[in-house]
Amino acid sequence: MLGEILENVRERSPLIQNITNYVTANDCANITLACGASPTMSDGEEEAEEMGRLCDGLNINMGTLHPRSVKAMLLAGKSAAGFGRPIVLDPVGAGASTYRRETAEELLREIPFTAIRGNISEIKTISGGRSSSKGVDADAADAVTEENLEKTIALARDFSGRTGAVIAISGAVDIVTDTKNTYIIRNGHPVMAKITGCGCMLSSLTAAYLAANPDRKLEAVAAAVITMGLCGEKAYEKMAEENSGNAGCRNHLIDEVYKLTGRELERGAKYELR
Ligand SMILES: Nc1ncnc2c1ncn2[C@@H]1O[C@H](COP(=O)(O)OP(=O)(O)O)[C@@H](O)[C@H]1O
Ligand SMILES: Cc1ncsc1CCOP(=O)(O)O
Ligand SMILES: [Mg+2]
Repeated sequence: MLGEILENVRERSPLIQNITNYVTANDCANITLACGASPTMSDGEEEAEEMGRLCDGLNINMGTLHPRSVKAMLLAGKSAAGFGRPIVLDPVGAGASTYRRETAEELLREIPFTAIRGNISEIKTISGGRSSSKGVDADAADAVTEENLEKTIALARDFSGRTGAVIAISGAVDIVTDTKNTYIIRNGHPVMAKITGCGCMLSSLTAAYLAANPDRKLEAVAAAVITMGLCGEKAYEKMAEENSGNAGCRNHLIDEVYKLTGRELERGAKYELR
């Protein structure tokens, strides 16, 4: 039951270490607290190994990459893997520069990720070596449509087979898959593409849900994606009621995660499981 996944996060309150970007770090910390987990946000290489051991789950986000943070990612990732912690990769803007693409390749070689969550352009780039994007956003030409849905699922499944990770492709339609089963999720609202950090926050949630549900990896990632989409829908309703803009919506989004119950998650989930 997907609701149980969220309830386990609240009950177990896992510690989630985020090596992330300076744009959305605060939102990632707040959404981690909102779902019931505990965040740390530190990117110093001096403490990366210890943090990898201390945490219950690790989230590696490439949003504002530099050589020092990459060192910390590698140290923390290897340490967390050694202690069996789930590790999430958010390959932000992987197709935007050679440095990002090569770093993603290095991280994938060195760290056994439990889940990889990105927008369609990012996942296409790191799964096929192709390089395109609109910076940190998905390229509109890559959008997942009803016409290319099957092909996109096949790409994600193949990538899951090669990495051993659950693959989550986010967007208007979200795909969450391992090599056997696939969730096609239709929660969410277009306004979410106007709030920087929706993807980053989703990756932090994903690490928290995995850490509290280590034996239910696919369901944990799907529940995190549904949480984000459903809370985005609820936040949009609040934003429309008060006639606010994207900043107000961002605050409502975090509040809605804080208030969400397992039962509401199940009632509001819009997905097909194959
Ligand atoms: N057009 C859309 N319709 C519904 N939900 C969306 C849309 N665009 C993004 N989302 C949601 O926003 C969140 C972040 O996804 P996305 O924008 O793809 O990530 P990123 O910010 O990393 O590019 C996900 O929960 C996704 O479902
Ligand atoms: C705008 C920006 N630039 C570097 S990281 C970042 C945030 C990206 O966040 P998200 O991928 O969640 O929209
Ligand atoms: Mg992103």
